[in-house]
Amino acid sequence: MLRGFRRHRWTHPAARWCHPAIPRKRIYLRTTLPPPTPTRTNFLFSSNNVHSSIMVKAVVIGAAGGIGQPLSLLLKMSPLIDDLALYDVVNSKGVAADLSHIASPATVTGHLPADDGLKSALTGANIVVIPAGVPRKPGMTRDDLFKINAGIVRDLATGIAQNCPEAFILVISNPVNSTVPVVAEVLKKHNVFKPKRLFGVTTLDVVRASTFTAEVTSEGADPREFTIPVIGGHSGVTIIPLLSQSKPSVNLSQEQIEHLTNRVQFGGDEVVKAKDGAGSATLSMAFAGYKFAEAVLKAVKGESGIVEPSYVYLPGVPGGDEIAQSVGGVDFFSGLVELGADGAKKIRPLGNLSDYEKKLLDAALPELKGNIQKGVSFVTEGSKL
Ligand SMILES: NC(=O)c1ccc[n+]([C@@H]2O[C@H](COP(=O)([O-])OP(=O)(O)OC[C@H]3O[C@@H](n4cnc5c(N)ncnc54)[C@H](O)[C@@H]3O)[C@@H](O)[C@H]2O)c1
Ligand SMILES: O=C(O)C[C@H](O)C(=O)O
Repeated sequence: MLRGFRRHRWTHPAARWCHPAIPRKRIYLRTTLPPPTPTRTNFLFSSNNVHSSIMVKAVVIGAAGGIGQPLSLLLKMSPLIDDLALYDVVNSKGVAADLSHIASPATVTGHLPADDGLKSALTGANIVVIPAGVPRKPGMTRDDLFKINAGIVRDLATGIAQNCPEAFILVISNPVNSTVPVVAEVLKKHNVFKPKRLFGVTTLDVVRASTFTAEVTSEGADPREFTIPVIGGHSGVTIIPLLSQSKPSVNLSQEQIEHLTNRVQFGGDEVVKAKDGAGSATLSMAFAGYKFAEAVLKAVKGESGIVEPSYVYLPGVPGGDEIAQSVGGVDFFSGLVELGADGAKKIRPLGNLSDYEKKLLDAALPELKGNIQKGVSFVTEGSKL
């Protein structure tokens, strides 16, 4: 039975981060039904309804692409999102029309470059997820994508700086090790850089680590039961799974550890090869991208204790200086990030690494430093490509 109506209100202090320009026309029905009980804490679409009065506008840029479409579907189904704006240089209106028929509360709008579509999509955004740009083909490294994707990401970051500088920004476009520094430098240029709100999405590595570990440990194990930190960056040897810190702990031979590490580091290549020229991981990435966006939004809405690995700007996140010191002074690094109402609340120390993991870290740092420098100079010295 319906007992009343409520509109979302601007009463809770945590609602300040929401942009008042979002149209708020819809009326929400309050029913006597209790919220569904999630079966696991990391189950997608679960919400403990803490601070659920906060309105959220989410934007997907590159929404018509291989990742963009399934990611937009997951966001449309999420109880954490009220407005979903889809931007792409092609077909975003079609994807929006299609998704808008789904019986879930979020409104969906499609935006193209014509008619200032980037501005209309971004205005009032609280969270912007960016899977725009070209994917790899067999034989390519992620770094080979820099030539095209750095310029795309730079222009999109400019749009964000101008239209929604307070938004949480989740960068999926590769090479993540360099595109995140590109975004940071653009935001710095516009004096709107908020390091706690900028994330390189490395969740697919985390998802792979638990999936592959479950496969080798015991038959029928549920991958969701494994939490394995993956640190460093998001390409080949810069991806460092910390199997020694697996929860629950796993008893692996050195041969198994090396096999698993290699599979997590080069899991992307597995998919690129299997797709044989038709792109890279899209569906697993949409899952991972949603998982991370959901974690950010749950933390913003008041849920505590949420920790996810993510690639962040160390000097701007509490705990980052300590990590930077222990990893030779890099500015960007993926570590275990505690999420809060303002984004990255803290980055946790790396903890005890095994001798093998220390070697992985040593091998990762030169490449990571080069990738970061490439992204920074692309903006500070101008594109010389
Ligand atoms: N971070 C990760 O773990 C991860 C995982 C998988 C893929 N990726 C990366 O994500 C990116 C997208 O992959 P995909 O498979 O979805 O590619 P895709 O080609 O299927 O989709 C990309 C979309 O971006 C759009 N686009 C291009 N330029 C744009 C612009 N200026 N503004 C808005 N949209 C624009 C395209 O029109 C296309 O719809 C690639 O760079 C890929 O390497 C990252
Ligand atoms: O491998 C790629 O190019 C895409 C992505 O980064 C992945 O890890 O699957």
